[in-house]
Amino acid sequence: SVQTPLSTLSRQRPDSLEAFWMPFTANRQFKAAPRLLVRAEGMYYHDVDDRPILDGAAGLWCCNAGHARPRIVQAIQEQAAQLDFAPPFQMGTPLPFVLAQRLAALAPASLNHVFFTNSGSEAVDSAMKIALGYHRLRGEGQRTRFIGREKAYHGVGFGGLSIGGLPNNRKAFGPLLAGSDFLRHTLDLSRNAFSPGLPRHGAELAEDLERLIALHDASTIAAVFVEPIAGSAGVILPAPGYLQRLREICDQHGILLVFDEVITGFGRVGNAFAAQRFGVTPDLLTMAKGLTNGAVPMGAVLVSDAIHSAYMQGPPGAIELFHGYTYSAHPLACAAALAALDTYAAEGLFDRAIELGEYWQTRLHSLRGLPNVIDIRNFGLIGAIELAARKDAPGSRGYEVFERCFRDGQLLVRCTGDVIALSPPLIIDTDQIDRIVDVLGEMIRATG
Ligand SMILES: Cc1ncc(COP(=O)(O)O)c(CNc2cccc(C(=O)O)c2)c1O
Repeated sequence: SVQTPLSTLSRQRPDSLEAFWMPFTANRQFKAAPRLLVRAEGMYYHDVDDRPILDGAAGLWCCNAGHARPRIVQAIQEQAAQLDFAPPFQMGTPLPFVLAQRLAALAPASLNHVFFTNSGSEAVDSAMKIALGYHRLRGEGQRTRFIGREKAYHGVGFGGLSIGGLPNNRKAFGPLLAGSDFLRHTLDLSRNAFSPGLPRHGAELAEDLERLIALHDASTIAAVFVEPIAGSAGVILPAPGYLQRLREICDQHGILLVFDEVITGFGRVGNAFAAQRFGVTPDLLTMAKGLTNGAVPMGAVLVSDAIHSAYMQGPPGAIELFHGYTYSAHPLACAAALAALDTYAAEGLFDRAIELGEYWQTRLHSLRGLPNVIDIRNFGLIGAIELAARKDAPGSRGYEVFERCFRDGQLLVRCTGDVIALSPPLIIDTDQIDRIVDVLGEMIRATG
């Protein structure tokens, strides 16, 4: 039978929604009233009815340069036609070497080596394994414990779940990795509600790490994983000095510090990485999303010279790390990533979160006083409006505002529980910031 062309299939409602099991979605509710996006350009999606939808979420925190950016589109087209796939084990292609150099040049000084993966979850699991192997190589193989944080999100691999702090993501999946322990999260509405930018209070929460070291002994601890800003849990920010203190304590005890920058990387808070914005350098840094502007799946781990050189020992013919994925350093992903970095550089997008940060902050905080708004948080071009939960239906108010924004406001935002999270593409202008705030205000009022 003559197949319907892709250009048709990709623009119309599918015949059946049954077979696709959608990720992190209320499948039955969605399939009863589907929201289908069929094309995107710049700051806008277009849904299946060709309605323009302002993208207040950069897709899913990942399209930092906006959509259908010419350099990236062209790079993917050319690469697909030239070299679709090549084996990355014991064989090479030029692009990942070029890309790794570019990333090392963008990264904090000591992070000069890049391990490629296909997602943030794989980057986290890879970083965990690299950390364990590092200690083993140095004769401290008993350091097998990871320290995560309450409300943390490190993806959905068994490794990342084991150091994540979101109960819904964990409770159905058994014991996970043994031994993980957790810092308290740093969200504190009683002391920090409506703080513009970083919260004033909470740096002392870094001392939790000393308590965990006193309990477990440093000799059992491999690494501490934190998101400089916890996005998925509803945008939780560090008080000034908190990250610096974690760095100090890790240094005192030979514990690796890992920044999970899947969300904060590539200009989201200004600079290439939050590590630079906050002036704290981790030993490992995980990334994904903005790495390719969301155009092709890719993740990566930035690795310090010290960790990398600990592996580069032993017989010269030996495989130093028995870990990797079929699509590690995939040609299409590398092409997209190089074009994304070119786009970020050509348009100065790593400065935008700082240039627009004040305006963003002022406009967001103008929503204070609306019904059920109990906190507003912001840093760089990240924002969060926390709504009071309905006593009998936590999360329902947030979902309703999200749904109204899309259906009535033609605005895409993220809702995580009763928090409306915002992370627009860095190409946003002040009129579009106004539009986001105006639509949000209208829909929050309408939701009650
Ligand atoms: C800090 C962090 N670490 C790891 C991951 C996992 O990445 P992958 O999804 O590529 O495996 C993430 C992903 N972050 C993420 C993914 C999906 C939804 C949301 C949300 O906030 O609604 C956030 C993340 O934010």
